[in-house]
Amino acid sequence: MDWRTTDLSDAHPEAETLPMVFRSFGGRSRFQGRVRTLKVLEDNALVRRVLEQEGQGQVLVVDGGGSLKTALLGGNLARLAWERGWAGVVVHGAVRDTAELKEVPIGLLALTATPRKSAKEGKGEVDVPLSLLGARVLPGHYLLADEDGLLLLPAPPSGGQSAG
Ligand SMILES: O=C([O-])CC(=O)C(=O)O
Repeated sequence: MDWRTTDLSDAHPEAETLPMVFRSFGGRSRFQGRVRTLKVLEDNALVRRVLEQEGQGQVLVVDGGGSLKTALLGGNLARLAWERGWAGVVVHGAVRDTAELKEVPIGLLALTATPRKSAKEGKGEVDVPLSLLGARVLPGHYLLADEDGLLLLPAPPSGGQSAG
């Protein structure tokens, strides 16, 4: 994997970028994939519903409203994401089971960890445009994440797609 978000940002100054306000909880700190989105608040039934779907080459971006009150993902959902082939999950909110998350070899970014679980009512919106940290995050766009932040492009950068 020889790309860097810094180099890609220099090459694509028009790209949307998100600063690295996230902590990396997963086994991979560098990952990339086609974006799917979710907008939820302290309810993670939809997180499970989407992660149950085939995720090969995809990254789920969850706008949890920045709430740190409940965890939107834990060890079970992280393992489910890995089993379904997801490249990563970005949570603008909290996660839990951090000791388990680091054993899961995908990208798992979140603001922080908290022990409390989320509601399971299924409220929220799937595959809607998100506005996160000043960036537009659109379903179908392509996300690349590394230690410096996240970068979004309408399509995979040339040479970047095969790099896992
Ligand atoms: O099920 C949940 O609410 C989140 C969780 O703890 C897990 O994924 O293991």
